[in-house]
Amino acid sequence: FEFYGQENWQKSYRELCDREEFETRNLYCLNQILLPKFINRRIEILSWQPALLRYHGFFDEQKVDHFLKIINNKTLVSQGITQNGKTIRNAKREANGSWIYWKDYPDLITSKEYIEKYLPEFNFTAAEPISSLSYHPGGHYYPHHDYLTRKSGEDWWMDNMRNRLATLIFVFQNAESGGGTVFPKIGLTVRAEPGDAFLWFSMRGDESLEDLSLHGGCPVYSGRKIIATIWIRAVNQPILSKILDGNRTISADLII
Ligand SMILES: O=C(O)CCC(=O)C(=O)O
Ligand SMILES: [Fe+2]
Repeated sequence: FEFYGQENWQKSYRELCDREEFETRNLYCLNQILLPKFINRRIEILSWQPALLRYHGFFDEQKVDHFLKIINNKTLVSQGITQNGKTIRNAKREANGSWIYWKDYPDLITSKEYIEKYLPEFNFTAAEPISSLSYHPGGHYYPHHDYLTRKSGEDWWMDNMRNRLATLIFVFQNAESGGGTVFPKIGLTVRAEPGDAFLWFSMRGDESLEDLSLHGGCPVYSGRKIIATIWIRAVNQPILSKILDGNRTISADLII
């Protein structure tokens, strides 16, 4: 299988993507009922430290179909790099995507409220809009950190909401072959089912970069992968104030 940008992918990363034994760890699973709404959380802890959690059946079929309908009706644009106002093809990222703004989709309000109730550990007023992504065969996203290097004064988000604390990904459709999310420094690939979500942290307790959060979208070989990402910013997050020894990798016990 050949794809544009494949020369960037080292063999060890491709192996993590392609070999089934790296897919899951089943470290620890728990089932929680969150009151008062009786939300049933089926959590699989894929990595304890740094925390990497998969939520089985986060969205039901109806909500997944709703998101798929919205994404399929949107004009998705190539996620290249913009230079001098022109988007050029990026050998490290071959995907199409679009922002979904909650205000444009009043019907999504129940899903928005559901996310907030499902993950009460986070303050979602500090979350970016939804970023929807679609990968066709040959699509991929070379491993990177979601933590940004922009300086304050350069953008509104950095100045007001600080850097990205955590990434929450919803899976709406799986590729037939390929297309997991690889974490080379943790040594595993997440291949969650439609309706599942997974989450990890891009920063340590002192808001510095969590280097172990390196991750990428594995190349899609056949079929189409459709996911959505929500980046949660650091401002007013109760989790960060719970961490006493700041310069530490965030561990899963803070969010279960
Ligand atoms: O496609 C993936 O699995 C990962 C997407 C990603 O890393 C991102 O949206 O930042
Ligand atoms: Fe990412």
